[in-house]
Amino acid sequence: MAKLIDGKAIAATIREEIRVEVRKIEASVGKVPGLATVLVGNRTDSTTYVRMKRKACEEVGIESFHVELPESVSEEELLNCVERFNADPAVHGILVQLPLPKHIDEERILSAISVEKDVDGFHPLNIGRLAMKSRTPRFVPCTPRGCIELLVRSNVNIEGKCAVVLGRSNIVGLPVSLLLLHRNATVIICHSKTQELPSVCRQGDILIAAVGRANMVKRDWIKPGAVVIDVGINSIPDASKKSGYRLVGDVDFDDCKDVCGMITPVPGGTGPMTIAMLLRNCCDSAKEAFGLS
Ligand SMILES: Nc1nc(=O)c2c([nH]1)NC[C@@H]1CN(c3ccc(C(=O)N[C@@H](CCC(=O)O)C(=O)O)cc3)C=[N+]21
Repeated sequence: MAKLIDGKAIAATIREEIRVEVRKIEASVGKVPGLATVLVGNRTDSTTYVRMKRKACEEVGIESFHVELPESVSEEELLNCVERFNADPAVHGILVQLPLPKHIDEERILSAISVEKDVDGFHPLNIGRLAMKSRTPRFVPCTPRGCIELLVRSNVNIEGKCAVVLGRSNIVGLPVSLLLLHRNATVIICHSKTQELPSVCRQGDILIAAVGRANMVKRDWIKPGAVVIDVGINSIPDASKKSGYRLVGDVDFDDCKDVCGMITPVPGGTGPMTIAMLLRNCCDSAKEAFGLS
């Protein structure tokens, strides 16, 4: 059986580090970091995630500001909401929960968030800075940063290793590939048009699965001893559960668990790390605003 990478425990450690830091910030400037969350519509998954983020803020002493807008909200109204938070000195991070309704131009909204408050790291300028390995980086997207943090805190050597990233999304696959590259991995990015997917994935000393397809990765896709980071959060029907569903990753955990060297579980792997990194980014943003960094 592979060693489990306990994302929940690692995230708890990081949250405790941040809690201590927030207290120090408050002691020195008399103010605390603030995070604004914007939820559009009433998707159950988005509602749950935003609730979890706000609760995590509360636990570490970050003040949270929350706005809920109806599914029918216009792009202009949503932009107004972002502008208000851009101008609010008590807000150091702005998170507009994705996905947004079809009639709204996501890139336009993400571009409107002040670069200094873009704690998701989704602003085109922040992505550009990340891509060019800028000497003045701002925010690194939370899930990719969490993946790297899991590897580092599990003493996984990245330099010189072959890292295979399954998926090329703007929020995970692409940025995590860049971060691995910056740490001198040899990076292979796979996607829906990749041929011979199983054998390409099997090249990876590190495999990051971020496609959003339940249990897609099977044991013959994995190099024996590889470190597997499962970013997928897929809910599948399960009649034995009270809720009627359960969460599984992109990796078929039971099929793969004894071929890999290390693996993250779902839930309890990358999900909690995403939230911990959001708090990290928000705290860093506040320190910058308070002149403490
Ligand atoms: N602007 C924006 N920023 C995001 O960071 C963002 C987003 N939009 N849209 C959706 C995705 C998804 N996401 C997750 C965060 C935490 C868990 C998490 O903590 N999951 C728990 C399980 C939670 C449960 O039980 O439902 C776990 O994996 O252990 C999952 C998914 C953030 N996202």
